[in-house]
Amino acid sequence: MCGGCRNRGRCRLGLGEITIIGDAAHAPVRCAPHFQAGPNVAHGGWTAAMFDDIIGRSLTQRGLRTVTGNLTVDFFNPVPVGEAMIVEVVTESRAGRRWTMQAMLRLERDPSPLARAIGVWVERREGHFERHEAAMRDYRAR
Ligand SMILES: CCCCCCCCCC(=O)SCCNC(=O)CCNC(=O)[C@H](O)C(C)(C)COP(=O)(O)OP(=O)(O)OC[C@H]1O[C@@H](n2cnc3c(N)ncnc32)[C@H](O)[C@@H]1OP(=O)(O)O
Repeated sequence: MCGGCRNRGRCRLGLGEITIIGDAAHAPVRCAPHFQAGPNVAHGGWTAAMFDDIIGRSLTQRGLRTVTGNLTVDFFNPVPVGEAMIVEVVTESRAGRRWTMQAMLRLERDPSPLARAIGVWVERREGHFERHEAAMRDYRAR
């Protein structure tokens, strides 16, 4: 679970446990009603955040310490609110610290993709978050 939900013990995005199979992964997801945009349709930001979290956590579960470098989402069809869906993640390639990942969102019982994400995750250098904290301390002291 991400840092925002860990203490609550519940993923507010509605994302389930990730299963890793080799360099691929899948997870059950369900868009919560508070992320509705159009009638019974998920906000595009939910879909992007869901992909970001699932792909990032799938890498974490594989023992990799990464951050999202970039993320592009193609929206093929409206994403329903409250419906059981599946995200499937594959590793496209790796070059040095860069991991190119792709993921698909679909309904639980239908193989047609609703949305696709492609992006690059970069393995963090040691002290990544400490450097960020120090930079923010400097900024606030200005
Ligand atoms: C346990 C809980 C787990 C929860 C997971 C939740 C998932 C959520 C994931 C996120 O949302 S992370 C938050 C959003 N992302 C960020 O905050 C990242 C902000 N960016 C950075 O901190 C730095 O730009 C970054 C660490 C990505 C790179 O800085 P570095 O100084 O470490 O690396 P450098 O600039 O030397 O680049 C290393 C390689 O990555 C490549 N790279 C850097 N930035 C990139 C980028 N933005 N897109 C694609 N590639 C990138 C760069 O070209 C280079 O490739 P090569 O090695 O092939 O030359």
